[in-house]
Amino acid sequence: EHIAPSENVIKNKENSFQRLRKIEHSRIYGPLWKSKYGPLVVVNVASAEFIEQVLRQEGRLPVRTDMPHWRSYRELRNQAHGPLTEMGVNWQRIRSILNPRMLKPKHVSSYTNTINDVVSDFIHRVSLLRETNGGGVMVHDLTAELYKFAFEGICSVLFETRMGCMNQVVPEETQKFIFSVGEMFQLSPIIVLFPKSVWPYLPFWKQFVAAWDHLFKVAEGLIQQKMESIQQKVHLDQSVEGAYLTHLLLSDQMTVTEILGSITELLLAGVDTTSNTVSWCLYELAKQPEVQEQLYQEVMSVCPGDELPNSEDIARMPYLKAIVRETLRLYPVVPGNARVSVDNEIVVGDHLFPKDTLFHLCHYAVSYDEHIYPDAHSFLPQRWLRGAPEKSRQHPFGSLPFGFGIRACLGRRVAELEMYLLLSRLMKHYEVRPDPAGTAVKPITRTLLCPAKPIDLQFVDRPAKQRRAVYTISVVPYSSYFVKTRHNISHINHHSGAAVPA
Ligand code: HEM
Repeated sequence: EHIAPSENVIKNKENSFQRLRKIEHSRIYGPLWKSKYGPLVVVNVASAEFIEQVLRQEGRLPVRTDMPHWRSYRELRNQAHGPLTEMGVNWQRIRSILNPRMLKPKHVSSYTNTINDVVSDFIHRVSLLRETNGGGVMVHDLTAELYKFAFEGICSVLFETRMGCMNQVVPEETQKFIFSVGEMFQLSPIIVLFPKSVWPYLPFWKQFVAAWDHLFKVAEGLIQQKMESIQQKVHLDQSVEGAYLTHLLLSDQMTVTEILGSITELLLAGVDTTSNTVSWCLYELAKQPEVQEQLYQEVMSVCPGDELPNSEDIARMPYLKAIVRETLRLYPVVPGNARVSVDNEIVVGDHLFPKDTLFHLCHYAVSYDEHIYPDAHSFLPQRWLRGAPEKSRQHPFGSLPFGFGIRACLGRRVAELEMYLLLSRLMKHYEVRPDPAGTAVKPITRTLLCPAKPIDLQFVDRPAKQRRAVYTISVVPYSSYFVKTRHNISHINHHSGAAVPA
């Protein structure tokens, strides 16, 4: 046994399908306990201090887990690993190639127009769905619709190609891709329960392989299409310009097989995450009309009329960012994350863990720690506003929705841009209300944190005349910030909430 015996560290057989029980477990066992999951021995870490300790001791080449099932597929099919599954110096090399155009603000903001086009299609889609299937007001299973938005959004950034996901009839390949991602995520935790030697004999291993085959096939088709269009342009002596994939293909830093490995993983990582987060955000906004009204006021003050927001406008929407941040605290789409101590022993509290210990960082449990987030079960975006008293008390490792350090999320900036552009536009067009006949929707873990049942919401048109410049914000507690509109600068008084045009 790896673990140093201690009173705090209790052996516990645990079913990881019930990861949401981590809160319960941390209450019973304290912030550090050991559990067994199939062949894996896991050290669970459920306090902000201990999570910080683990993450600060990781080496130059952090490893999340060795992901044996995901890696085995690639070995079976001779495919390359992408940033999610690669390890060691090759992981570092891949990240150094992929990072700049995913994380540098100037590159990310260049995707604004592309994403705004996708947002426009989503707005139309909402109105169509309401008319055709929602009695003029309801959108059923919002997450499924947002999934198509997120898939279209990430494809438009990576491939500069529109997939037609928001057309009335979704292309068959796309629909199958969506299905395959779901299947792969659902089968993953079952497969790792078994030792690797028996995988080839498991019926769901075959399904798992078939799901991955399809994911790679779709990505390959898209890459092939782009290569052909580049070749055609070169042939015609036309200049070749483009964003993400074009840049990768032209830069010669990766082979086409490596590009395929990475693009497949980017598609996979970038769809369920963003769509689930936006679903939860709209679900909460529908429950909280005052928060929604404040957000509407902020959006309209920065970006009045029918103007489309751009990344500079978004920079002037602190309340929008606080709302998304609070959504990610209450519903961390990656509820638990892993780390393996490959380089060194790791000290946590008064325990020394040897090399190769597998840590499970219980982010979901810590996000609900009342000491860090008072009234932790309530949706309170103001706790993220600059100047809020709660903010100064917050532990920086209390909520880490995008992870931490050099292995943190590669798509964070793109995901944020997508979410901000979508939410701000939706607010301009619609008031979102709960389904009057609906009941509470709870989160469930299917590798990612998903709604346990469909989220149905009403989308009520904002009268066109209402979409005018607004210079008042009713109450934005604790925030004394400046809202620079395109035409004006308003100082928002944080006591009265009134905005005073400068
Ligand atoms: C709301 C949206 C998203 C959330 C909450 C999220 C969250 C995360 C988290 C928690 C990790 C693990 C970080 C760690 O181990 O420290 C991660 C990794 C990753 N994410 Fe995201 N993600 C989101 C969207 C995206 C998007 C849109 C993309 C693709 C463009 C993406 C690509 C990746 C990749 C490739 C990794 C693996 C990075 C590595 O291991 O080097 N994510 N994400």
